[in-house]
Amino acid sequence: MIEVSNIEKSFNGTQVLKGISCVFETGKCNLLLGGSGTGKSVLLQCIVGLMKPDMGSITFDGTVYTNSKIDIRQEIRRKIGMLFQGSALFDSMTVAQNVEFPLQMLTPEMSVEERRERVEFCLKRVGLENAGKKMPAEISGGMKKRVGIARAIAPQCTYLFCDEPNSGLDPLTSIKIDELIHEITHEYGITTVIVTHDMNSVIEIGEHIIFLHQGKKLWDGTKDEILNAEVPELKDFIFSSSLVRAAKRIDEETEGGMAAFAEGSESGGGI
Ligand SMILES: Nc1ncnc2c1ncn2[C@@H]1O[C@H](COP(=O)(O)OP(=O)(O)OP(=O)(O)O)[C@@H](O)[C@H]1O
Repeated sequence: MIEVSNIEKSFNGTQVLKGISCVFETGKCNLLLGGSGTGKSVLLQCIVGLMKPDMGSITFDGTVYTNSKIDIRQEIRRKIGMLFQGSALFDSMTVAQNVEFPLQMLTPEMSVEERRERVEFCLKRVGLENAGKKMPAEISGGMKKRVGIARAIAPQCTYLFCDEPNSGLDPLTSIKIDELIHEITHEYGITTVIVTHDMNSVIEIGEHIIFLHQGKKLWDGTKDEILNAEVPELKDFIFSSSLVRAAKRIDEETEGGMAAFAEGSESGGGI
């Protein structure tokens, strides 16, 4: 479990995180949801240590991360896997070399053979067992996300952070990536945090949702609870989605659209 307590962050006198406290639950897909500029990415960067908060504390499974000694921070950092927006693969490396990279950095004690086996395992897990020799330029956006996921889990992470994993993907590919992240979260019992403004992801994998608005946490709950949330800013956000508006219209006409929303949707096809 990751506990965030009273995090504040300002840039040039403008406060973008205004005392955020929340919990990211273990073995679940935790969604950081909100509109553009609400502070989701800044909060994510504070949590993973890429940015220093001005105030507040962050605890990973009981160990305080903020302002801890460097060796404690490094130990936690080794357990963090990160899927960056746009995948952030190294263009000059093959797919397999990209996945191997964090192993070389974080687990130098592994032998070449162990690293090769781990890379093969991770690529197979994300459905890319035959793509190891390809270059990033030769694969699709959805495949790049899969490589990014394989790279994030390669060092056996305990915490997985995904910054807008669906950005730039078509709806079907987005669903497949959401499903993969959900499966991996449950399979390995890791704590996953996903930054998103995508209501489709809420429908698919929103086990625990934290809604941010103008640098504050206004609500948290499950996808089943979100439709009944009595928070005007959250309602505005949800019903700005054309998908949810359509489900609401069907619901009013047939008494069933919103139930389908809460249950999630069936998906198919490949990437
Ligand atoms: N390094 C920085 N320096 C100055 N301002 C920043 C910096 N990083 C973020 N901000 C500002 O902080 C605010 C929140 O940005 P953030 O990227 O966290 O929003 P977001 O909720 O992730 O939005 P989006 O969904 O559009 O990515 C914005 O006003 C942004 O301009």
